[in-house]
Amino acid sequence: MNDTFLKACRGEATDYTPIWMMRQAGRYLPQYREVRGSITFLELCKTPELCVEVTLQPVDYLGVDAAILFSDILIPMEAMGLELVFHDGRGPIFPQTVRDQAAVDRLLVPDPEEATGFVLETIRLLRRELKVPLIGFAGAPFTCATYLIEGGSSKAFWETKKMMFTAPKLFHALMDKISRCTTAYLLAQARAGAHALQLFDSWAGILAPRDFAEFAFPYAQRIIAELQQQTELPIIYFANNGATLLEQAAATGADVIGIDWRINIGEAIERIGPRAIQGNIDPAALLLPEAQLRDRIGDLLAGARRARGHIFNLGHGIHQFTPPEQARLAVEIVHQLSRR
Ligand SMILES: Cc1c2[nH]c(c1CCC(=O)O)Cc1[nH]c(c(CCC(=O)O)c1C)Cc1[nH]c(c(CCC(=O)O)c1C)Cc1[nH]c(c(C)c1CCC(=O)O)C2
Repeated sequence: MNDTFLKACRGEATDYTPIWMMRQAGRYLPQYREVRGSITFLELCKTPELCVEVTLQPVDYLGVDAAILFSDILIPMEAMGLELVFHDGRGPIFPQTVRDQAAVDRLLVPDPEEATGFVLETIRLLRRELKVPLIGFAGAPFTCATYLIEGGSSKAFWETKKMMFTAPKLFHALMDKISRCTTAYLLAQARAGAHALQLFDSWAGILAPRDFAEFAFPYAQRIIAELQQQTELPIIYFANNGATLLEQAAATGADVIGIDWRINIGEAIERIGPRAIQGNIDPAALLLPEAQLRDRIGDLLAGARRARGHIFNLGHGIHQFTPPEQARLAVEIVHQLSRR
């Protein structure tokens, strides 16, 4: 087993800098589109054998140092009793939004094995095949809450902020319920065999620092603390667009802090202190010609020299129209340039 990724998460010395890419399984890969061709996204998510196949695709093709479970952050939200639909090209939709106390009360706190057994089965199957560590994941409560309140993706997050500012008790009740589900869900992934766990806070960056502190931070921190009490797995916390929130991200207690590309990694390292860091090349920079890509990766590796553990990654998910061979080239360059 290649444990370079796990060593970096723990801040131990490694022979080279490990790399994986957020959303590394997906539509930019023709082999993914082929599997996905005949079924819907949700059917794919609920068929463990196929989830195993698409989880392994980028590991085999790109040569990355970690696998990430193929699923979606909204799967455990559906398991709370909400209808979830994915329309091609339009993203996820929750037709029944959660905007009042009755809707919050109706949400279930399900047993992960009963409600999301297909996810745990995928992890068990993957454990037998993988030669690199497996990352399990969930959405952070704030990011999940935005989908339930807005009923899907959003630009202004008006309904979410309206609830925060006009019905804070209701908002906290929703966050509390999502958090309880998320802790149970991630613990189940740990028990099924995940080697590390990542919390994706994709929309944290829409909040003012003080609102993040009041409405989002306590829940991420609590989940991380509970996981650390009950498992030994490294926990990664990634707040997208979170340069203004770095100190708070570090205060969640996560073992690894993920950063997006809008901040220099050296500055981020200064601000989070002695803990591992993950990131942070602009996903679009994968389009650069080889010499410039090499240059940029070299700069990033140099900037991360003082990190107590660096896991190379993109600053957000890989874009759907990325040429796969460019992603593969980036992995090769990271391995080459960082080898000691
Ligand atoms: C916000 C969010 C979601 N899902 C996720 C996030 C957090 C990360 C981020 O900020 O990007 C996380 C996620 N979604 C998916 C994974 C799989 C594992 C991996 O990283 O390779 C992971 C880790 C598969 C997916 N999740 C989705 C796809 C595309 C579905 C398809 O095949 O049509 C995949 C491969 C769909 C999805 N799922 C979500 C949206 C908004 C969409 C539609 C937009 C899009 O199509 O990219 C919600």
